[in-house]
Amino acid sequence: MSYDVQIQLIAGNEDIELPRKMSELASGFDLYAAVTEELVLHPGERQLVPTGIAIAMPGGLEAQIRPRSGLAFKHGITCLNTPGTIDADYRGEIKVLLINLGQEPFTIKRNERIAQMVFQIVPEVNLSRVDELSETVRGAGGFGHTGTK
Ligand SMILES: O=c1ccn([C@H]2C[C@H](O)[C@@H](COP(=O)(O)OP(=O)(O)OP(=O)(O)O)O2)c(=O)[nH]1
Ligand SMILES: [Mg+2]
Repeated sequence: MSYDVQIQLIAGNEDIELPRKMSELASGFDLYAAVTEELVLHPGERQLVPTGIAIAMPGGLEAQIRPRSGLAFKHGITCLNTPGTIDADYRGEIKVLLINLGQEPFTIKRNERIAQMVFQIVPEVNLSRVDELSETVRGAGGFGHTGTK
């Protein structure tokens, strides 16, 4: 199944790379930082990083903003709200909420790849309120209820 998604480069960001899959079967389109020149993220600091793009996707899809494992592993840079949710009706600039969980300041330069965007199908769900829920073996057990082995 394929879907058409429109991308707009926000004015002033004509030099920003469009989101790109870095291999043929990659799940994610990498997103590029649209910071003015560079941005320094100090240890423990979080910042909303602009991407310079806005998108329009068909209803029934969402986009998830996920961290890049290389940045997380090498520098402790991750998305604070992972996965970030881009609603199908959102037309604003996509932003990436990065946090530095490492021990060193991390510098993000313009047009560096900072995160990835994965599209997902969102099923239509109708919620209905009831007084009793159907029974299951698990019941209310959770949070480690089944043990560790
Ligand atoms: O990492 C993210 C997460 C969200 N958004 C944008 C798109 C999304 O559609 C909108 C709202 O996101 P969300 O629903 O997660 O935030 P909220 O705190 O519930 O805000 P709102 O009340 O605007 O829905 O913000 C981003 O650009 N990046
Ligand atoms: Mg919301």
